[in-house]
Amino acid sequence: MSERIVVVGAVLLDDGRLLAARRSAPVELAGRWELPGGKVEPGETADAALVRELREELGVDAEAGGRVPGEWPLKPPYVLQVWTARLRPGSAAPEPLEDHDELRWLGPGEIWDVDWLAQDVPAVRETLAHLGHPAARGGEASGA
Ligand SMILES: Nc1nc2c([nH]c(=O)n2[C@H]2C[C@H](O)[C@@H](COP(=O)(O)OP(=O)(O)OP(=O)(O)O)O2)c(=O)[nH]1
Repeated sequence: MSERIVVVGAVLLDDGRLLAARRSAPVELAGRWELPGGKVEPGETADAALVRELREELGVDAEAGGRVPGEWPLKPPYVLQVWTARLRPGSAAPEPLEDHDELRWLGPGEIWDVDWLAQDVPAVRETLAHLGHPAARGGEASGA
């Protein structure tokens, strides 16, 4: 039996724009875009991990919304789960403090403009479809 480690990714939406973060490390992932988040630690709940990671990585005061149904396999033993999140009133604006070197709020027509990590393409597409977001269609053929 192999252990599973959950990575939580946050869907932070602001007026229809999705926050994407460009990884700065490790070298094999640097330059690729992801949902901000990280690994759930032993004994930690997924929503608490999400809030902690967003504070550490982006310097924001966020709260978890709900988990998006589904799970996307990453390199074993990791699996990606996605949660909606929102900034609490008075939160600082997100900044790339740790693990990232750039952030972008992607409008509906821009979601597929960035080079997402491979597993994030289905995760983002299915998440946006679940949320009824206008950019849900796309991500397969890309480039268009
Ligand atoms: N955070 C995040 N990680 C992702 C996504 N997609 C994806 O393949 N990954 C991978 C990248 C990493 O190998 C792993 C998560 O590691 P991490 O470095 O973000 O987690 P962490 O902050 O807890 O890391 P650590 O330095 O404390 O070990 O999952 C995604 O959308 N968000």
